[in-house]
Amino acid sequence: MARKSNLVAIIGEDSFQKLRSSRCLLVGAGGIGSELLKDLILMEFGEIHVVDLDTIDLSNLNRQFLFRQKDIKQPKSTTAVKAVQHFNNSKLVPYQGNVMDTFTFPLHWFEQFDIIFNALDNLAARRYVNKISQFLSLPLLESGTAGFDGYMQPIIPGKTECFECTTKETPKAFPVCTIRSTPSQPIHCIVWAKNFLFNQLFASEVYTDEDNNKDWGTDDDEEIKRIKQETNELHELQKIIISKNVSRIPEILHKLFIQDINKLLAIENLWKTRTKPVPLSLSQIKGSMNTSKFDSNSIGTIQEQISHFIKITEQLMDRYAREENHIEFDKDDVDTLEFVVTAANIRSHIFNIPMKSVFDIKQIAGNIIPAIATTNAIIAGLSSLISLRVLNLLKYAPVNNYTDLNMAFTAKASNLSQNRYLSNPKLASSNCNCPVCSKVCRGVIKLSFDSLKKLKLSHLIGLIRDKYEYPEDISLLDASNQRLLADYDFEDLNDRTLSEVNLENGSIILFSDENDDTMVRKSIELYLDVNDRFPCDTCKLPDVRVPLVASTDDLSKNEEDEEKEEDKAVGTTDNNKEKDGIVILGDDESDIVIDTEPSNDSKKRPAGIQELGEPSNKRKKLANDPVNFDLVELD
Ligand SMILES: Nc1ncnc2c1ncn2[C@@H]1O[C@H](COP(=O)(O)OP(=O)(O)OP(=O)(O)O)[C@@H](O)[C@H]1O
Ligand SMILES: [Zn+2]
Repeated sequence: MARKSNLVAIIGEDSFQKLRSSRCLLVGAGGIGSELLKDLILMEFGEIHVVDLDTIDLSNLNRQFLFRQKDIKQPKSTTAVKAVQHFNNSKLVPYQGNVMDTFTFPLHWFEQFDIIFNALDNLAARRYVNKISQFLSLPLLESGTAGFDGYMQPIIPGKTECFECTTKETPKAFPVCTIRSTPSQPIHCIVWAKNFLFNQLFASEVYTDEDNNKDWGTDDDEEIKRIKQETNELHELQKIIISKNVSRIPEILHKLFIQDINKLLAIENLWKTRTKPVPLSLSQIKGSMNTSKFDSNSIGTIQEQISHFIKITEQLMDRYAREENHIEFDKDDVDTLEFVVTAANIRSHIFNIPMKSVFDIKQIAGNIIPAIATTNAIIAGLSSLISLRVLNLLKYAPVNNYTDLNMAFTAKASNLSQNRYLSNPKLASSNCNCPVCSKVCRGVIKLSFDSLKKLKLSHLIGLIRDKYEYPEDISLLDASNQRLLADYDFEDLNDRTLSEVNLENGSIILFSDENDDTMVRKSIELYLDVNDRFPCDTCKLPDVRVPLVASTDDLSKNEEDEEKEEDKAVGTTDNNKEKDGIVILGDDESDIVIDTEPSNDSKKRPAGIQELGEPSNKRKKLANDPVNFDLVELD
């Protein structure tokens, strides 16, 4: 039986035609994305748009079956599309780019889609697409895998929980003092070598003497003295790298592995219950200069580690100048990996910790969990199948209530039913404390570039106040950057234009009622969608109903919520730690997060009012519907 007749038999001719006229967005063309692309083509979606920012790497080939050896270094999106061109009956549109780039992918670009499939590998991009899906009321199929674990979650804005409704797993955390002063496991030395040493030598800004006059972030003289000393020492090490004078590399070894260790030994309290570290000796450093053997398959001796550290530093010194004084750690970049391996192993040796092989350190430093093709295939299959129900195309199983739909977990990820590989719990409704989908109502302001340049902040505030019937006392926050733009006693910026206060396409502003009485309105979060297709002087505010809080009960709940929010902001709960990468716990409450991706930490903004937002189900297709704009003419 042909593909089409199979599908028609299952979903019926009407639904099949709807599928043929549907347009979907696939974000990510990696492990899950390659599988999904094949599935969506076999389902005959009318149009499939594929976004991926990356190029193909050798390590992708074992599971990303659309790619071949000859495709290495080619963009994933275009290569994936080329690979399926011959058996495809859908219109395929590839884009190489970052889905979070508002210039390439402005909000109105997303409006053309009926559904989004996420096949991403990082929290920042997942959070971003989740937010877009909420702003546009676009269904999102979120998915991810790690080894045998995997999940698939349909997200229907306003109906079911969103990606941010549940706390994400906290990455591994280490106290700063363990990493800096008292390592006891190989991972502590690897984190030190990768996140402190490598970054400070090769990936941080070059320090200049002007830094002596800078604001050190504290008034405590002792603290400033200590930071200055560390900065100066780093300055000296960086100077050696910049000098390209390879004969000075032993000075780096001397500072890191003799001088600094002796300083630690001088703090006697540290060693009352711990084995003392043993610094390298000068003869160990000198004696290693002529040892050339280094076998990446075995651990070898400390002399071999030291000698290889010298050789690799030499190579990185040479690259540093050629690569504009900036080299990022990358597990697949042999020089950067071997620098981290040797530095970590020398430190391990000093602290009496077993050294590790290149292979082992690559796994740890690269946060590698082997990717399993079968898990990707299962999750992609489930994701594409459930899309039929999300789009309500199965007549024999109509969806009356979206919380009746299922998500899916595999293997360990489930924990729900011990003996099953797959678990399918029903979707939950939105978490009323979720800062993304519940605490505020949401809309999109459509603006021309002309208005962005001409419209004064006070004028915009007036428009918003009138449209949503806010009282006099309001506050306006640039939620993307956590900047206060206006409130009852801060009007300094009111005479500036929107572009003068650095609002731009993609900015998100939060408008709140400052009034503490019972008649408090819910806050409204507005996305600035700036588009040169709008006529000059256009500023269209969305038709969002901003509800009033019904009773004082709700208000007291809100106060509790706000307290919780504040707790989160100062780190008394785990929520503010959920980031990619490794979190290093500070000695006091101040956690240091390193190796993180930029995150849109929307959780720190002021709490809105507790009440479910109004989903705007009337999504307008911009290109087809230009006459529908409610234009506000400016002076
Ligand atoms: N912001 C983003 N915009 C567009 N594509 C993204 C973005 N962030 C991640 N991706 C893409 O999502 C895909 C995720 O796929 P996958 O999890 O298989 O990762 P990978 O990079 O292919 O493999 P691995 O990380 O295991 O080496 C990648 O192809 C990556 O380029
Ligand atoms: Zn949510």
